[in-house]
Amino acid sequence: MNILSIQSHVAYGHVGNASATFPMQRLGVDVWPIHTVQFSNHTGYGNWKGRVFDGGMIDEVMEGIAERGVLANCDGVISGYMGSADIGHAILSAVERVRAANPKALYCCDPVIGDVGRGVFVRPGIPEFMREQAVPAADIVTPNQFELELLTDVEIKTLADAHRAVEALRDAGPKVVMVTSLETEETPADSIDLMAADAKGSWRVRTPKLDVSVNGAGDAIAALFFTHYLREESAAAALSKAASSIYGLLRRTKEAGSREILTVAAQDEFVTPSQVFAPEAI
Ligand SMILES: Nc1ncnc2c1ncn2[C@@H]1O[C@H](COP(=O)(O)OP(=O)(O)O)[C@@H](O)[C@H]1O
Ligand SMILES: Cc1ncc(COP(=O)(O)O)c(C=O)c1O
Ligand SMILES: [Mg+2]
Repeated sequence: MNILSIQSHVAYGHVGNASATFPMQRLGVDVWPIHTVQFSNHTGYGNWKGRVFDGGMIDEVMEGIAERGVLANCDGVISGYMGSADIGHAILSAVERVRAANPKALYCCDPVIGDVGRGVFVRPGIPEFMREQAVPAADIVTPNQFELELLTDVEIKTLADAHRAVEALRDAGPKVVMVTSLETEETPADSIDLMAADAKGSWRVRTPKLDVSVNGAGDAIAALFFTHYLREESAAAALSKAASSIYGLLRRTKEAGSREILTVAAQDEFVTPSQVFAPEAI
């Protein structure tokens, strides 16, 4: 299986492609990474060096891949942190090129905008671009709760609110939605919920909440969910596998007291999670 992954890249640590590429490779996927930025480290540190690339660079790399005559072998495209709206347009034209070569290819958009603790952390114009262009073009979207609320204008307090927001997003285009870090009134204080929905129904996975705050977990879980969904076409199974792997990864990260997720040291969790959390129909 071949997946084109268009995301940010950091030299030190694990967010964007530096979080998503290796887990997919560990699951046997041949990943074609294109970087939207090259930073020293993730922006959660408050300062970083490096630069944001431009749409033209993405177009050029896509042109070169097309010249290899391999786009028909691309099974899916995943995008994450975009850097600028110009890069966003180049990503959507890459998706169009892949779909033209392989009509069965799916596009998974992780609409990276922000989170509850930090608010919006992307450049102006990106939230609008996600809402108006990227999400409608996607087959699968993987927002956290903050992003789901922003994309749908639905405030999520209860599980019923979450259902409404997910259905609103599915009405906008994507047939499959995974929501991460979902905390509703029904979520116990020591737990964290995830939800996934497709045409067959909706499921929840609940794991313990760990005393860690990390970046890059969202990028890894989107990549794992997409890989498992492409293989099994089951949102329930993909949710359970991806959430179990990320729980194991973060448990090991907490035990090590690391600020960066243990993408390499805890790699077995991507293949055989030490604890499996079953999906529950909701
Ligand atoms: N403190 C935590 N305890 C347990 N699981 C966590 C924790 N933080 C993140 N996760 C897991 O990682 C997933 C993705 O993280 P999240 O923070 O939602 O992504 P993003 O970085 O995109 O906002 C969550 O749905 C959850 O399964
Ligand atoms: C460069 C970059 N890419 C991606 C992300 C997204 O990380 P997360 O998976 O925590 O949403 C961040 C967050 O800080 C980032 O700085
Ligand atoms: Mg995210």
